[in-house]
Amino acid sequence: MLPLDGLRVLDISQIMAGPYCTMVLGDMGAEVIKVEKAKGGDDSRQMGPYVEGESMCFVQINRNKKSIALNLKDPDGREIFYQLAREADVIVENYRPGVTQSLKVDFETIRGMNPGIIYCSISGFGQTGPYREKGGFDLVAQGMTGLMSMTGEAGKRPMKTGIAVYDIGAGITAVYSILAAYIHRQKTGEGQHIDIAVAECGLPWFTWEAAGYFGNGTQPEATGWRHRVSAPYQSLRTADGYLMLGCANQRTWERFCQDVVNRPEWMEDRRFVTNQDRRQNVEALEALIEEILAADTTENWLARCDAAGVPAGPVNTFEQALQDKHYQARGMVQSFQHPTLGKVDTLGFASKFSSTPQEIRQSAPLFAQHTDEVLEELGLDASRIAALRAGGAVV
Ligand SMILES: CC(C)(COP(=O)(O)OP(=O)(O)OC[C@H]1O[C@@H](n2cnc3c(N)ncnc32)[C@H](O)[C@@H]1OP(=O)(O)O)[C@@H](O)C(=O)NCCC(=O)NCCSC(=O)C(=O)O
Repeated sequence: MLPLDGLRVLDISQIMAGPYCTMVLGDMGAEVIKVEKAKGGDDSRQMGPYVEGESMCFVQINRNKKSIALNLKDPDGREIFYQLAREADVIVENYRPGVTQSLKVDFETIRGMNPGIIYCSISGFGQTGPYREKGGFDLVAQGMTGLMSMTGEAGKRPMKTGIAVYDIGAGITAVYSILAAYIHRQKTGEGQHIDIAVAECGLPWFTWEAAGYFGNGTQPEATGWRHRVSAPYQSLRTADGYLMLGCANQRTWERFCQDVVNRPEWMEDRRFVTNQDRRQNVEALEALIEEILAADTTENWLARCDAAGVPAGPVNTFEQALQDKHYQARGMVQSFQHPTLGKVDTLGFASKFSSTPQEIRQSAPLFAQHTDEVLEELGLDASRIAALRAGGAVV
């Protein structure tokens, strides 16, 4: 039993933002049928690295889905889509605005045949507004929303983040929006269209930055390894690497002074009494702390921070993170059996349910792996499926 058992999702999304959303819905129990383009499938199937001809990018964000391939420009292919759409609770797409209309699978068309449909469109800039026609990729959004002006070091070349935060953010925004719309539909029977823009979904996350900007007009600059609001809340050099130190409130700062570095006098030092004092004098503070941290290894400083109840951590590589005993114990690396690749390792679930734990029930599919199965469930017999295939409506 999973929380979204019985929720039927029709997924005509591609690459990352939409597929991430439908994967999370699938992890929570939804039945996800991914409708791939008859020609080449999801664009991410063309993104390496490849192992035995399979795109690892595709494999990592399409577990818990079935794949069918339909040519939606073909009336027969579209008719199959309509049959699936009549039975679906949710449709997710992330084409440019206008594409679903030209394919005749847009919200208004589907609502005409299924009034309860929850139809989620993710696009670069949204369904309205002056930029609606523009295609959108994560990096465009990182530049446009100001994020790149805050990442990296002040005065240096603007930096992007290490992962596609806006694509994934759009996917997660889609997940919670779809679930809210589903609850609304359970109460009223009413479906709706959800419009999410990759270039917009991250703007509401700039909370501390809005605090400064709307509060007193402060323009949020890049702060590099330091924090905009708190200090010492940053990376610090040790004898053999770096320590992430999280003294983001007064108690943790005091514990750090007394129990980690044995400098209780810093608590009375006029430069460092309050968080604001410390933030204003962060360069001096950093120099003093790093002088002390240079005497020992990250591991030993971490042990002292842990013993004192001061939040701290290492600066890991991705491999070190995945091999960390804590993430291992929390199931953050999972695996599934792929039809041609065998055992595939993949990332775990970000939430743990006590009664209905998430699970991988289905491997990331091969291209069009489930076309026959899904069409048979719609009541089509083998000769009809063969005819559709011969006519190019399905693969
Ligand atoms: C990602 C895109 C820029 C890619 O743009 P394009 O390559 O120009 O594709 P479009 O979406 O505009 O159009 C898709 C075309 O495929 C056709 N199409 C789609 N599905 C089908 C099927 N099943 N059958 C037949 N034809 C199909 C559709 O009619 C369009 O063709 P024609 O009608 O003939 O034109 C855009 O899709 C987009 O802005 N998406 C929303 C934002 C988003 O998700 N971005 C994240 C991407 S990942 C990312 O940023 C990252 O990884 O980093």
